[in-house]
Amino acid sequence: MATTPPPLKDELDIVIPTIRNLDFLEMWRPFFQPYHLIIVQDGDPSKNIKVPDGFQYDLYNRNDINKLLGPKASCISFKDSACRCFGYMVSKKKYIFTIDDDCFVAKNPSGQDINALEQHIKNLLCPSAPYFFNTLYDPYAEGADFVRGYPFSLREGVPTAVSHGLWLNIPDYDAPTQLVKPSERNKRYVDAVMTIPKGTLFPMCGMNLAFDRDLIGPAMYFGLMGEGQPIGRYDDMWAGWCVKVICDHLGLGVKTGLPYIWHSKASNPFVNLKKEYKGIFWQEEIIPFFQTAILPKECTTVQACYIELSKQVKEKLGKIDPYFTKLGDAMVTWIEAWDELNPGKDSSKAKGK
Ligand SMILES: O=c1ccn([C@@H]2O[C@H](COP(=O)(O)OP(=O)(O)O[C@H]3O[C@@H](CO)[C@H](O)[C@H]3O)[C@@H](O)[C@H]2O)c(=O)[nH]1
Ligand SMILES: [Mn+2]
Repeated sequence: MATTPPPLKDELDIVIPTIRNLDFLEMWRPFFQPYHLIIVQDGDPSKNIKVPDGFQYDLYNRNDINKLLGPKASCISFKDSACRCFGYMVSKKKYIFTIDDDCFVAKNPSGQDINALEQHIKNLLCPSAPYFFNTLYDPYAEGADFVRGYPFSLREGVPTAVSHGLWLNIPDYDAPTQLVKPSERNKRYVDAVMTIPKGTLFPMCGMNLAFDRDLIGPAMYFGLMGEGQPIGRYDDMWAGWCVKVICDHLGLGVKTGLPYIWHSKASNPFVNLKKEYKGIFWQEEIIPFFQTAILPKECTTVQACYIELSKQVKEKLGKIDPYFTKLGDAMVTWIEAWDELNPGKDSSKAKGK
């Protein structure tokens, strides 16, 4: 009897940033094996990363990144999980799922293994509803719908660009919170997927994240972090703020909630504090910048939006610290590199409302 192929089998890449052997894939094998992996090896390129047999993958280390991008490789972080965005750029697929190598299969309240990839695909393949909040959460989910009073003119929704998953066990807390609550574990399984309303930013975590590369890929730059940079662990946050402003402008949706993964390793809060320190006070100025950022209507593609945003970053955040001028330039380099590796693919002609 013919079995149905896994959804988006040939249209999705799984991107994993790593400094370790990838034994964690054994637990994901039933869900991940049919898909192509892009492994971005960070740190020492001479280290040999072991990938369990049976997976089809491409592995890129720092030498490969330098060879492929030449001087433009300067925009890809080194010694930080931010390097994962190279995998988004080099992929040829429509969809991306990215996961950390200390994230495992979680169980739902009925004790079943959660196929996180399947849920992300469901989230991405059905519309978002950013213009009016549906109090019964995802109206497109099985057994749910739009509630009374929800305007019918808005029920078609908009294309979904991002699916942001969550984590059981070790939550993605910042260092101060980790220090104050070292043994706090997330035991709460909330069975919900929500569209993040238009005009609202959110802290995007890169541990368990999927997105439509054609709709929003060029905005998924994880910034300049790690070695030689004054800040770390704001890679996914930076990308999330840029992505949400651009999704709002282009009429695209961002969802958060299911699926959950099991995050197993708490990174060192003291090391994290050092990495996050400047970000903790800079973000009090960065967030108002993104909350008030306006993109001209002429910006109809992600690339055009992103270049415009990079100009505003340099102009308005450059006065906080020269880092933001460097970051603004790196945002341009990223788009140049993206367009070089993905010629003739202007993202997001798709228009929402
Ligand atoms: O220099 C490095 C360090 C790590 N990696 C790989 O990146 C991920 C995450 O690493 P880890 O799980 O050790 O760190 P966390 O603090 O839990 O990471 C989460 O916090 C945020 C950091 O910005 C982000 O949301 C998560 O990544 C693993 O796959 C490591 O192998 C690396 O590539 N380079
Ligand atoms: Mn981790």
